[in-house]
Amino acid sequence: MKLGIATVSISGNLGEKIDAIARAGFDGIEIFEQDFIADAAGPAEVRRRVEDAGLEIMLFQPFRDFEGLPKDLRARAFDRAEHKFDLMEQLGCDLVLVCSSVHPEALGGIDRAADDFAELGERAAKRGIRIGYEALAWGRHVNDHRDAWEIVRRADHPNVGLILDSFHTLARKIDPETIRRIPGDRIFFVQLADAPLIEMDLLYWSRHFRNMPGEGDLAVLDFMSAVMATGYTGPASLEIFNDQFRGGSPRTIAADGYRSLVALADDVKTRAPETVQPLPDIPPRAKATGTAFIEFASQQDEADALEALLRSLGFAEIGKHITKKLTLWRQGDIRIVVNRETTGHAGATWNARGTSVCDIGLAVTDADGAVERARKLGSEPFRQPLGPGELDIPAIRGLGGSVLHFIDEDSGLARVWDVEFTTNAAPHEGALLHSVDHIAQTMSYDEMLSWSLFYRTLFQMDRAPMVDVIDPDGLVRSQALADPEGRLRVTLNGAETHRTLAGSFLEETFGASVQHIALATDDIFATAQRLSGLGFAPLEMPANYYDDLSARFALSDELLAKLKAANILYDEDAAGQLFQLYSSTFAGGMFFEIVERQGGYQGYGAPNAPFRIAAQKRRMRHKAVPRR
Ligand SMILES: O=C(O)c1ccc(O)c(O)c1
Ligand SMILES: [Mg+2]
Repeated sequence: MKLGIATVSISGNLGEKIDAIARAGFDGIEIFEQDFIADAAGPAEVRRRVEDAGLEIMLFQPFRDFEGLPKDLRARAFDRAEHKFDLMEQLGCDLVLVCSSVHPEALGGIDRAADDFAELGERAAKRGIRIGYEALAWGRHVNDHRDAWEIVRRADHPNVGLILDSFHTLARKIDPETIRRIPGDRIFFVQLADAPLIEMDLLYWSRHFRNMPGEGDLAVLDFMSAVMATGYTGPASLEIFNDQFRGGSPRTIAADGYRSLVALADDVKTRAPETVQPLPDIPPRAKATGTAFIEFASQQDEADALEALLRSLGFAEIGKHITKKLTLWRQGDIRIVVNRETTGHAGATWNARGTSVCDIGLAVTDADGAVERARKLGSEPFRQPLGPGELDIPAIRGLGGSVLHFIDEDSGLARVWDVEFTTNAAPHEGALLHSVDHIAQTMSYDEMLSWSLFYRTLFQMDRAPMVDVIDPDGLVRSQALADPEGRLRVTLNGAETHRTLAGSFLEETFGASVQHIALATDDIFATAQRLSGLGFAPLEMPANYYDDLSARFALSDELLAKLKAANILYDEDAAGQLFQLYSSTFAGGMFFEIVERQGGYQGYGAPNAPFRIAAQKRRMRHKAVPRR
């Protein structure tokens, strides 16, 4: 299946759009008329540019307010069409999208519209052009693909076909299964867009809030599965009107679009393997079984301070790398690597961002499959020259300069610790922390969709509803992603201003992404006791917080006193309880969290976040970060 995207979906001028679209891997574009008119290059020049980029012009759009017009207006509409046919010839494009009329003088009537299209088809045929008719959700008389199809059917001309757009069908809650009764060869083109479910005017929703399939809440997979069941063999093309994307980076948006389309095509294939059209052959979504390691890039005093903090959290340095300046810290199943190399990826990360997480290792069931899938979705494989004795662990570049390694049992890569590290000491119980509960990434609000698409197209992960976190200096939006068994959990925090704790972290670290790491214990009170013996200084929570807890929850006085004494935060949901304990911030606003989940609690303590953030900000203002 050929993959396309409308130029309207990407920011920049036409040249920048074409460049970004080609780089992302698409086969072709829909030229949005405005993008062409605004450009200085004439049609022949644009055609050459598109061809030089290795793309084709799949569609010219939109041609508006054509059908159902009374006499004079009707004649003028045909003249306008001929004018566009001339242009299309020069562009080398043979398919035009006619969207259903919103003209105040347009008359209804299926047969009237069908007659108009039969005549337009006749004129188009003389020029080797095909006409595709699309029902806009807000069309004056035609706003349902079933009516558009009836018009196309009655026009009964080989050069007149239907164009389907997932937004118009799904936004009006029209059952996409109705598409299955349309013959595939009468569908000339398919446009895809998702959107978040928000109650608003259809036109406004469509022009400002569309997003990539998988980023929103519409049943785009049901829609596309129905399309493919018709035997449709044309392209799948994104048409995304989105305010944020218009202002975003052309390359990022194009890459997100490509990722989303490939993942959608793969999902269609998984659901209906008998589909006629060849769909991409890619490994299934990776199954993550946990976090294998977290690697920090750091140097000198900052690295010493980080290691002191790790020690105060109960970690032991259990090994050193055989050739590189890496120390391995361990507690339970948690492995943290401190990388003091001045070259390579860690060195570059340190130079750009200071102490920060430069690499995350994920345990997966099939490491090579995970890399292959990521590559097919447009990610770059990551490689560094291997030193003597080092294993080639499959890795990819994530977003924003991050690196993800994949480790699996089958390929023996889980042995990397024995092979590449000398052992100094046996792991010990430390503070009873046993695994990584979740990784919290901070980003600007505009980047949240990219990250959630990245994770959800690569791994089996579901989204929790977006929550608003109130920072004293602004709002941070938080979106949690987790695999069905809760073995890989990531929270994405989108900052809108640099004055929030999340925003100032981005500013201080020049866009690092991991801001905090949550470590799990099965007995937070025992952990707190051990931590206090290790000199760990927990974030202090105010008495107001505990007063309020006693009002919100039916807690015994004894439990409340224990929580307060240890600065432990508490939350409940229908399934269970959550206990949290925080470190103070270090290195530009990073921190550790300790959590105990009881009885299947699924959240992340969002109700506590405003109080935790306020406490962290108080501490940052009044105390220097303790370094030992
Ligand atoms: O918003 C519009 O006008 C518009 C134009 C062309 C399309 O294909 C579409 O889906 C919407
Ligand atoms: Mg459309």
